[in-house]
Amino acid sequence: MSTLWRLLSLGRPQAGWIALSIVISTAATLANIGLLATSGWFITAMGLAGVAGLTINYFTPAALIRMFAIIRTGGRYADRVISHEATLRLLTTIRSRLFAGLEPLVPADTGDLGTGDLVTRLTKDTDRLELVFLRLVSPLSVAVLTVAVIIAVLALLVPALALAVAVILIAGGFVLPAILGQLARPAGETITAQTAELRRELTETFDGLSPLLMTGAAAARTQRLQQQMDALLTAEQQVARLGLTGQAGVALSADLAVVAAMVLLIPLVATGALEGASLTMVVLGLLASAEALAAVPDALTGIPAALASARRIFAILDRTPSVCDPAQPLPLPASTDLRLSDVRVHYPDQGRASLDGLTLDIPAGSRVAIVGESGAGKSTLAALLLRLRDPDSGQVTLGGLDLRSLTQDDLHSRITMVRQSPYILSGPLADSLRLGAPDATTEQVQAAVKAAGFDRVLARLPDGEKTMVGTAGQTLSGGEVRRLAIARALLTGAPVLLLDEPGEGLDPLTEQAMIDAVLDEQRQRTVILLTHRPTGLEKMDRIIVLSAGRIVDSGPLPELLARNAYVQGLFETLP
Ligand SMILES: Nc1ncnc2c1ncn2[C@@H]1O[C@H](COP(=O)(O)OP(=O)(O)OP(=O)(O)O)[C@@H](O)[C@H]1O
Repeated sequence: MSTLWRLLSLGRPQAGWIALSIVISTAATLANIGLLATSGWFITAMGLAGVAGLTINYFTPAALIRMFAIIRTGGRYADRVISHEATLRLLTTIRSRLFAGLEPLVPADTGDLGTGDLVTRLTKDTDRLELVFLRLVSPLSVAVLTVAVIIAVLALLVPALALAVAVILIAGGFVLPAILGQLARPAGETITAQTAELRRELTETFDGLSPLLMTGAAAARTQRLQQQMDALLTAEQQVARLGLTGQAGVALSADLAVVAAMVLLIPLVATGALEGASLTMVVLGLLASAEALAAVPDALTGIPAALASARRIFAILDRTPSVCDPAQPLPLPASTDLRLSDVRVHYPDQGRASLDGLTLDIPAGSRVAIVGESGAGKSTLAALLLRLRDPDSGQVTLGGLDLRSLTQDDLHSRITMVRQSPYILSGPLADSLRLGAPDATTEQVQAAVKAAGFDRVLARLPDGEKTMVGTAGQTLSGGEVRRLAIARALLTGAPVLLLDEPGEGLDPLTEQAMIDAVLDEQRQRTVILLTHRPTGLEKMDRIIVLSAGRIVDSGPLPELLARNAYVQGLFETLP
């Protein structure tokens, strides 16, 4: 199916609104033409009658003028209201489809797309699709219907004129803009690609502003951004120039239609075969027809950029999620024993498997630390436990049930993770705290906050839970953000808690205090600690040593300290 067809079928649920907008807009445009034409006829006829000393019936044309004026004004108002309604409904449909398509893809299947790129698809690209309906479908339909009515009316009056006007208006109003639309294709596609690229670069630049400034790379980055903006501007100017050329063509075609009318009708007026007032009526009507065609050039020159945006959106919708809920999910098991059986994960383009035939039991309530050098496979293991991805082979089970037989929502009510860089919403701190448990009672919040040692932080903040924090929690220190994330995880009530490098970036004392707070409080919970630091290992039932995706050793800390060089090394690096 072509991109345009597919796009149009996306708007099918709103077809009724779009059709209504087209009918009303056509009526308003025709009323405007009728108003000018009738006024022209009326004034000329009155003048001629005055000169000849005759009286004419002016009630009918006056009533017609009033009717056309009312239809024109009312029609334009109704058209705005209805086209906005249609547009907003369309946007809702398109954005909901995009969100629905995107959600199951995150995070396993969107790793190749940066945040900036995804945001562009959700905003700028979606807005351009809206323009397809607002700027292409509607104006083109109105122009076609209006020109058809003009030609039909002229055919009743003077068939030869109808033919000449048809050729002129179709050439100037549709053929020329279509050619210009083809010429605008490369620039239109550049606009879409360049907008996405620019947004991606800008997002990356803002995210990495400090290192860019500190390494002196900011100037080069600014220059690159400037070049991208210049390229975007050049492409936009090209499209605008083609659009303006099309508008000049439309105006010229209306003028040429007037010339054709003069050439063909003046002889008829001279011979008395046509009233002089009818000539004025036709000329003014044809001049007004330019309004119906005015939006066509912009529509056709803007379409390549919109189609390029549509292709970017369909590229998301066409992705098959590698992790999805089963058609018939099983109810959650009572037990929260976790087991990985012979699991293997091999990322594309990686020389070796990241997890290579790994088997591990994590009984409910146990405390297990998974240690290993960078790249050993700890985060991949966590991703499997949370079912952010599925193993290429092998099985992960919760209470004996394969995770693939449970819904992801159910699974995440049992297992939750505190990440290395927790996500903090921009807004009141309470929003971030209650993210996973919006209905938590004050007592529950207080208990979780206390257990995570976040109560002291809250007490220090002037507005407590109402304190505004930034997207990356900029107004909180690294340790405070980590405590907030732990409190949030505890608040969900999930019986399995995964801590991913909870002490990363913290001083050893803060790290120890934070891990102690969680472990001392959470007697019932399973705690899985992923780390390459020694803090907290002494409180773990078992330490699993991972290397190159395999378990190379496991046991209680004292045993490993006696025999495992990697674990010994962890403690030797202590200050
Ligand atoms: N999304 C991915 N795509 C491709 N390769 C990946 C991906 N995620 C991880 N890897 C690779 O898999 C291996 C294991 O990575 P993983 O992040 O699981 O290790 P880790 O022990 O958590 O490391 P760290 O302590 O540095 O976070 C590494 O070689 C890494 O490059």
